[in-house]
Amino acid sequence: MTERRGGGGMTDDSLVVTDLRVEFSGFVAVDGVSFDAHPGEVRFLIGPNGAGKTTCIDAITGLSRATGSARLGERELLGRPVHKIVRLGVGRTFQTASVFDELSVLQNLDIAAGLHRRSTSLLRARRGVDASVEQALEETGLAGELTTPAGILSHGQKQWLEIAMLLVQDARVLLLDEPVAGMSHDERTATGELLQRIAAKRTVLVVEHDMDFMRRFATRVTVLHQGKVLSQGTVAEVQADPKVQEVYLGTAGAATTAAMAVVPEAAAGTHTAEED
Ligand SMILES: Nc1ncnc2c1ncn2[C@@H]1O[C@H](COP(=O)(O)OP(=O)(O)OP(=O)(O)O)[C@@H](O)[C@H]1O
Repeated sequence: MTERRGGGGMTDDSLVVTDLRVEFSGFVAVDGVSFDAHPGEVRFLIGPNGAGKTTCIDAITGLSRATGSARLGERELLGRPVHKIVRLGVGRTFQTASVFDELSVLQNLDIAAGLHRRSTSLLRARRGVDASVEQALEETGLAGELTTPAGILSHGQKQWLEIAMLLVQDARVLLLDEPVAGMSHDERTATGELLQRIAAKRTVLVVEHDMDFMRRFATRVTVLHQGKVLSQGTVAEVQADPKVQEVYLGTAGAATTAAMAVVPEAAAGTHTAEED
C-alpha cells in the first residue's frame, strides 16, 4: 500500500503516467508522455490543437490502445477494458456534455449512481434522494435544480451535472476535457472553485485551452506539443519557459501568447493560493 496523504503527495488515488505512447496507423499521437497527478492539486494538461491531450485521456480510460504505463496507486490501468477502469474509480467528461436532456437532474444522477449500487440500495434510493446524490448536488451547486430537465440547464450547469455524475459514481480520479469551453466568466470562476473543492480529496486532471482559467486555478501544468511533453511545472515555471512561449507564438496567435506571458502576482511564487 502506498502512503495516503493530501496536498499533492503520492497516494492510492494518485495517477502516474509513464512513457505513454499511442499510435494511429503509423502516426504517433502521444510519444513517451510522463506526468503525475495527486489528490490535493488541480492538475492541468495544456497544448495547442492536436498536441495529444484528449488522446492521453482516451488512453488512460481505455478508449485508445496505448503502451507505457498509467497507474492508479499501484494498479495498472493500461490493458484493462473501459468498464473496469470506471469501476476502479477513474471517471471522465467529454468535450460535449453527455447528459440525458429529457431526464431531470435527479434522474440523471440516479442513473449514474446505479453504476455502483446493488439493486437493493437502488430500491431504497427511489424512496428519497440518495445520500451520495444529495452530497453531489450540494457540492456542485445544483441542489435547487433537482426536478429541472437536464436539457434546459445552462451550459455551465450541464457541465456541473456531468461532474456531479462522476461524484455519485465515487470517481477517485476525474479527467475533465475542456470543462469551461463556452462558459461565461462567472461560470468559469464557479467551475474553478468547484474543481478546487473536489480536488481536496480526489485527483483532478483538466485538459484546457483557456489560458486565463489555467493561470487562475492550476497548481501544476504539463504542456504537450506534437505528442511530447514540452514543459512541466507550476504556472509560473511553465509561462517563463521559452519553449512554451515559442510554441504558443508559432501556433496559437497573439491573444494566447499575451495570456501566457502574463504571470499574476499570486502565481509568481511556487504555487497558487489554495496551497496557502
Ligand atoms: N482515432 C484517431 N485516428 C487517427 N488520428 C487520431 C485519432 N484521434 C486523434 N488523432 C490525431 O492525434 C493527434 C492528437 O489528437 P488529440 O485529439 O489528442 O489532440 P488534442 O491535444 O486533444 O487537440 P484539441 O485541443 O484540438 O482537442 C491529432 O493529430 C489527431 O488528428
